[in-house]
Order: sequence, then structure tokens, then C-alpha cells
Amino acid sequence: MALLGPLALRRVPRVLSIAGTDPTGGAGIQADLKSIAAMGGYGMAVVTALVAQNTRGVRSVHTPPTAFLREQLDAVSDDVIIDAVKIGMLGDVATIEVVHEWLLRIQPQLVVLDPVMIATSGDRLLADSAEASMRGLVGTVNLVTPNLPELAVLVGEPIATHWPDALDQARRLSAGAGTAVLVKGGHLLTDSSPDALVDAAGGAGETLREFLGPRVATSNTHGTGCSLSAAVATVMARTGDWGTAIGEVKGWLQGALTYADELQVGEGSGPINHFHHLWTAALPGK
Ligand SMILES: Nc1ncnc2c1ncn2[C@@H]1O[C@H](COP(=O)(O)OP(=O)(O)OP(=O)(O)O)[C@@H](O)[C@H]1O
Ligand SMILES: Cc1ncc(CO)c(N)n1
Repeated sequence: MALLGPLALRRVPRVLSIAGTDPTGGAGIQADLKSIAAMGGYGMAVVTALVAQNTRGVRSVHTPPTAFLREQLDAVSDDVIIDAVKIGMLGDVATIEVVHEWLLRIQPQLVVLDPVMIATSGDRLLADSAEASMRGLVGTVNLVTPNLPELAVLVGEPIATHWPDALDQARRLSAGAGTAVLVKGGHLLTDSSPDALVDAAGGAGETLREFLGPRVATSNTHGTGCSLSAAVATVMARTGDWGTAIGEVKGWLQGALTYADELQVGEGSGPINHFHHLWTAALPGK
């Protein structure tokens, strides 16, 4: 899908999350809606899977019938002009196919795909059998945001343990799929948590832009990938520039991780603090 022209909206962007749920509010659709709102967007949501999970792990997944998923998607697109779409958990081949068909039919202006495969807790959220379909979907979106294990699956190689190897894999994915890649370094065992935007598909030759940030010492990182992709979709709709969008979101995410421990939600890997920039009175040290 060709990169959109500058859209730089002057009004509140209408952003649709297509994703699974997290009843504890830290990941999935609940995190997406918070992130979209935190970035100044109007959030909408289509549910691909109902997930019984908490900060400790996933208990079970209920997938609605594909016809009902299609009805949800059409209910939104028949009525609302969608400025950006964020796609998260898809679960299985049938779900990917319905979303893929809807994207080709509706042609949204801007689509960001978080290729969710495994939760922070280690539980699988995408069937093995759906990995090939996920690779196919990558070619139809504007930006894909894999973590290191997801990037490895998408290029069919072992997981990169060094950042330069991850950048090479991201280049190969971008060139092969014709899609910009935001590779996330959250899983590196380093003092920093770098991300990089790699676009080997644009007309102007390959571009690489790194977004560096110190690693925050917290175990409350549940839903960081969901939050990042939803926030980037929102700010991109507003600014029309990936670099500006990712830079702004990376700064916000750094704060959301820094103030995550204040929330005290659950006993496992808890949520980040999406509204840290607004809740100044309630946060010690702010
Ligand atoms: N401890 C940390 N300190 C600072 N930034 C972090 C930390 N952990 C993750 N990040 C950042 O959070 C974002 C998400 O990265 P990550 O690689 O964890 O994604 P993910 O595995 O898809 O997330 P999740 O599955 O938890 O939703 C990236 O911008 C990454 O750099
Ligand atoms: C629904 C959902 N999507 C994504 C993730 C990954 O963080 C999760 N735990 N749950």
C-alpha cells in the first residue's frame, strides 16, 4: 500500500482499533483507547477476540464468529470516516482474512499493524498456522511494529539478540513487503530501549531513523506494544510524518513507563500510566 500523502488533520483524528480485549485494562483494545485519547484522538474499537487475561497471564480466548467481526467492521466504516486504523491481536487465519478483505475494500487512509503473536506473559495470541497469513497482511499496511520475536517470525530467521542484527532483519522485511517497519527494542537485554523506523520501500531509497531512550526499571510493561502502535497511528493522522509521530510517542511512552508503578494494578506485569501527563496532581514527584 502506497504511503499516504500529508494529511495533518486540523480536527480530532478518528482512530479505529481492531484488536482483542484485556479486562484488566493494560493491553489490547482497552490500552488502545486510552492511548488514542492520551494522544488527542477519538477512539473506536472492533473486537477480534475476547481474552480472559490479567497482569499474570492469559486464561482463555473466545473468538467471535467471523460474520460478526465483519458486521462490526462494516458498522463503523458504513457510518464514520476513519482517519487511522490500528490493528492488534488477530488470533487466527479466519480473523486475518476478514480484516484483510475489509482493508482492501475500505482502503483506509492510514493503517498501523502491531503483529501481535505472544503476550508479555509468554502466552500465544496468534495460532502457528496463521503466521503466513500475517506475513501477507504486512504488505497491505503503511507501518508494521514488530518486537524482536515477531520480527524474527516475519522474516523466518532466529530472534536477533543484537540491535544491528534487528535492523538488518527490519530492512529485509521492509524491502520484501514494501512496508515501513518500526522495530522495537524492548526485548533487548541492554540499558537502553531503542526503536528504529526502517523504510526500504519508499521511492527515495532506504531510510533509517533511530529513536533512543533509556530503559525504565519497571516490570510494569504490559501492553507497551499495543499502546505504542495506537498512539503512533493517532499522532501520524494528526501530523502526517512518521518521524514526528514516533518521536512524540516515544517521549510519552517513556513517561508512561516511568509512572507505571504508581498505578498498582495487579500482581504480575502491570499496565503503563497512559495519562501521566494529565494526572499531575495525583502523581508523586510530578
Ligand atoms: N523498560 C522499558 N523502558 C523503556 N522503554 C521500554 C521498556 N520496555 C519497552 N519499552 C519500549 O516500549 C515499546 C514497546 O516495545 P516492546 O519491544 O516491549 O513491545 P512489545 O513486546 O510488542 O510489547 P507488549 O507485548 O508488552 O505489548 C518500545 O518503544 C520499547 O522501546
Ligand atoms: C488482547 C491483547 N493484545 C495484545 C497483547 C500483547 O500485549 C495482549 N496481552 N492482549
